[in-house]
Amino acid sequence: MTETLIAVHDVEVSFSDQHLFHNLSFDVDRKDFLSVIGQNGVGKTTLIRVLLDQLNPTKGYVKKRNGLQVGYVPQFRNIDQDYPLSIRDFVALNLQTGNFPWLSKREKDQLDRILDEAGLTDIKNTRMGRASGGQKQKAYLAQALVDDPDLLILDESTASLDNVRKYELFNLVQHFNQQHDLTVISITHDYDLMQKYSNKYLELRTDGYDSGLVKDLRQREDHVNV
Ligand SMILES: Nc1ncnc2c1ncn2[C@@H]1O[C@H](COP(=O)(O)OP(=O)(O)OP(=O)(O)O)[C@@H](O)[C@H]1O
Repeated sequence: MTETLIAVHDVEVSFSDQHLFHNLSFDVDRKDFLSVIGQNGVGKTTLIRVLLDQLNPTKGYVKKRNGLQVGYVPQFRNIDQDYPLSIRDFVALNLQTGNFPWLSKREKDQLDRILDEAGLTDIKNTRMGRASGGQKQKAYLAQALVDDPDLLILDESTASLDNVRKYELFNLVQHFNQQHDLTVISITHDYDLMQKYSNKYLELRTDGYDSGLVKDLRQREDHVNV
């Protein structure tokens, strides 16, 4: 049976005279890989803020499954090359929620497992500041996933990665989506990424939105190309 993690109902956000979304409604179900696309300034970041409860919609509402845990991978931001933490310690930042400043055996196992799955074991002692762009984004991904969230939000996470690193990162996200039932929302400008990895899309436009299955979108594209 489909388990809905997030249900967005008739949402609109207004900033003085600007109205975003026009009765936006969509569901995010467990194991979905949803791509949110749209031009600059159309409201992608605002939508994420609404989903993360940082902003109340002016109209409509968002219903989330109780206790939903969310991981977040930001846009690539370069880290100062003197940044002192190793990749391992950087990924572990999301684990230090207990009463002690050190990791429990269970947390260490969790950390080793995620480093391994993200292909970071061999470079876990490399300082983040010295890692390549692709390695840094993998470390952000591993950090977001180390405490096993239900939902991952990728916020233009491949911007500034070359094609090889971009697909490497998304193949990894796809691995967690398919093997660990991770639900994914990917904010992107990249039509190829959307077509290759997601099952659903939401296209935000200044005059409203369009949403549906990527499969259907492909059929429509084929139709247009004939
Ligand atoms: N706190 C705010 N107050 C007033 N206007 C805002 C606020 N936040 C966003 N906006 C406006 O809402 C619109 C949508 O902004 P948002 O950052 O969500 O777009 P975006 O699709 O994420 O753009 P980009 O792709 O450039 O990041 C913009 O016109 C922006 O100026």
